[in-house]
Amino acid sequence: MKVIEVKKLTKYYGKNRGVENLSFSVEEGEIFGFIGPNGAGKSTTIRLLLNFLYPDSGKATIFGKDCFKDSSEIKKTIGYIPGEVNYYGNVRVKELLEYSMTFYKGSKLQFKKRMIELAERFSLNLEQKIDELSLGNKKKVAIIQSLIHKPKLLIYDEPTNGLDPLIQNIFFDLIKEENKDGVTVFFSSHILSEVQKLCFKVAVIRDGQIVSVENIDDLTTRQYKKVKLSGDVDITSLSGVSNIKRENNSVSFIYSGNINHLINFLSKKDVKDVSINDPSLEEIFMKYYTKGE
Ligand SMILES: Nc1ncnc2c1ncn2[C@@H]1O[C@H](COP(=O)(O)OP(=O)(O)OP(=O)(O)O)[C@@H](O)[C@H]1O
Repeated sequence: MKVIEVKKLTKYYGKNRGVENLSFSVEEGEIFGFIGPNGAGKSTTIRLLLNFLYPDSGKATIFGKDCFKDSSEIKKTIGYIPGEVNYYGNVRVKELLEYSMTFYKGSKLQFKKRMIELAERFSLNLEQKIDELSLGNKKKVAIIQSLIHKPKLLIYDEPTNGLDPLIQNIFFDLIKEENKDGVTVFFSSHILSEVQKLCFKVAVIRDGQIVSVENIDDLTTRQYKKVKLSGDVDITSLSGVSNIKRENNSVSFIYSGNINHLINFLSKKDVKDVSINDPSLEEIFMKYYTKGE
């Protein structure tokens, strides 16, 4: 079942392109990574999904419901963390979270229990005033707020910004637990290593359009290899090569293709040393971030 479905969505801000003819879908139970360079259209996509913006044309549905007509109904079943977290500051964390509970149907006792559990897990003091919180601690409030009502879909816009590595790990464990319980996750990020750690699938958006959708496992273990060679080896006639880097008497590159072809090619060359490893997502996707490629 498709949890999110976007078809030919276009949004211009005056003359500025937000997204253009954007299409993709997210299946139930996926942790779907959404990456792309600055200004690619990630936040615009999320704001459209949440009906904070109205599109010029195209369609978007969540759980089969229209994002622009049925948004209030949709919002009851999702959890959201915005890229920038801004709260009214003159209230305690507990008061803010208890207020946000009133938007959802369900047992308030259960919601409060979950609030206390999550606050303990993130070492967040519920009695503290919002104004007194650091950026990271405000982000923790947003994480708890997004999960308190047990939503079926999480939409996260760069959620780890401001979190220290320990808290990031706690957060990732939590997302994985939620996902095991059937929750679908739409995860926008700039940090490719975290997308690689967490997501099953990744879509790359560039200039307002999706340029690639891939399964992470296929990408990093099957389709691409990072090769480093020592010796005087001319690789110009080898196809499927990108990201070539030369250093002294060695060359490294990303190889995409049949591994037997690579081994066959190398067997005919004067190779002094070779290493073949799985590349990082960053190494694979760097081409989408580099202008002009
Ligand atoms: N309020 C606005 N007014 C005019 N143009 C805007 C506005 N918001 C976004 N844009 C433009 O829309 C395009 C997409 O922006 P968006 O914020 O969606 O990108 P993004 O992928 O989230 O970027 P980043 O990674 O920097 O957060 C950019 O060219 C941006 O300049």
